[in-house]
Amino acid sequence: KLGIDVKKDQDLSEWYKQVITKSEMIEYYDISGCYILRPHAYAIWEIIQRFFDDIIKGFDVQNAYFPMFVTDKALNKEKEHVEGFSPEVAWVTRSGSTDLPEPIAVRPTSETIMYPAYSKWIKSHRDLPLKLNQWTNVVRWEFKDPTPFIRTREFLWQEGHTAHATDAEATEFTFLIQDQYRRVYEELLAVPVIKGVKSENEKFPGAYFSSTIETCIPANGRAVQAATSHHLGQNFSKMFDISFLDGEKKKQYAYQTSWGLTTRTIGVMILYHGDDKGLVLPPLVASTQVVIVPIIKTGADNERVLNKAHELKAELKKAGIRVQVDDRDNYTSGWKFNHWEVKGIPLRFEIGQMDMDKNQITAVWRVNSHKEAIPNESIIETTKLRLKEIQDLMLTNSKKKFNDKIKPASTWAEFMTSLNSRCIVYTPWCNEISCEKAVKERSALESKGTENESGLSGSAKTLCIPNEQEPIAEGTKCFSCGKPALKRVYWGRSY
Ligand SMILES: O=C1CCCN[C@@H]1CCCn1cnc2ccccc2c1=O
Repeated sequence: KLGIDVKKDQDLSEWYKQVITKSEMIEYYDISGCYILRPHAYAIWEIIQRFFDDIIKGFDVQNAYFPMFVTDKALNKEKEHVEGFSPEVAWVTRSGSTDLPEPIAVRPTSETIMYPAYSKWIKSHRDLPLKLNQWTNVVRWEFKDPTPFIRTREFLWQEGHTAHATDAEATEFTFLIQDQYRRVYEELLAVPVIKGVKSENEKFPGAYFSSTIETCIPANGRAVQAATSHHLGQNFSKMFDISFLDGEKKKQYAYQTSWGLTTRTIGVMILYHGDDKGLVLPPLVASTQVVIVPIIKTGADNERVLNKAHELKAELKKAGIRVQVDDRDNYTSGWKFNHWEVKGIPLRFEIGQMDMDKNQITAVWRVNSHKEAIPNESIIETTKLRLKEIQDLMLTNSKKKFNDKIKPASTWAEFMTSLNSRCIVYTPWCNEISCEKAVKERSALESKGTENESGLSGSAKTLCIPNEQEPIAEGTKCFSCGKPALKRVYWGRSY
């Protein structure tokens, strides 16, 4: 059956599985946690890549390519950082029937692959800043339930790694990238995010601080880290001797950043916008923005309708709009309408006899089924306008959904009530690691209403300390431990 036969608000994981397969985005694969990205999905990744790659090239970042394999010795050079992750590292132990003398790891991230070369290349302050990026796949053999796009054992990403002469320059670049990640989500994917920094407990151990963008899936209130941009301080430069002689010939260690955005972007977009009929694609990331369906009637003058359809396609294509005509004669119009709705195409243009006579097309918006006639003579500028209106409407709708899932809390009771109503919670907080650990444990114990989430945990953790901090009135207490509140922070149950 072509349509989605489960409601999004009844069984989200079944709905998601049907949407990603029936829209021809994902094909399943016989290795758990690995999925085939079909053209309908890969086209979205390519649009995201082009958008972000253009941006970072504007900041003089250059793309390169480093090996995907790393020795055990090299990988464990950053021992204290990797130890938490080592169960996820995949190893090559033999080729053919011959064991390798030493096991070789498949890259889970590339700091330990890139930074020995950085050390060779950076000698003088004139070699700085060094700004490299690579578009690759990475492998992390996670054991939690896999979810296509959201949590997979292999995923595609970009990882940027820069080295700077000063702390200030690295800090500025860290937040510059964080804001470009916000743009990918808000401008391209019509998904709102919160910019912030990770708590000491949640940050990447190798980082001096980790900036992040966070959102939540309105359909189940689960928080999701959307991208991350770390200021590494001199942690890695001291470990890998990435040093340079400054203007006074004094040895200095570089200040570094590293930042990543993955194919999780696609999963977040699907979960935000999809509805009971299937995918709903934001026009800017839609591989096809307009599908023209000529209404063929047996015995009618179909030739005229088909010619008009192809004529309009050529005009729209020339205007830079991604358009196709579905003139297949082995499917009914009704079947085609359903098919392109499941695939989430933003605009459907129907052309029938009546439309021909009135020199118009009938447009249907995927996001809200709005229907309207568009005169052929204004088809180009009207289509561009409609695509922009749909993009803006989708972000507006998403912001409302997101804001409805954010609840303030100043006491433990309020916190748990909101958490158990599947929201993320905004609280005054003491900013202490021990307090966060206590909240994690206590919230897991008291979690209810989330047990039916497939493989998702009940414990709450901090998502981020938002960059924009409202003043905290004198005497305000941490919602959990009662100590003086120093920061406001978002909590949630995450993927
Ligand atoms: O986030 C990013 C952005 C892109 C570049 N890398 C940083 C930090 C990655 C942290 N991380 C994450 N999973 C891992 C898994 C296995 C081994 C090491 C790691 C590891 O270091």
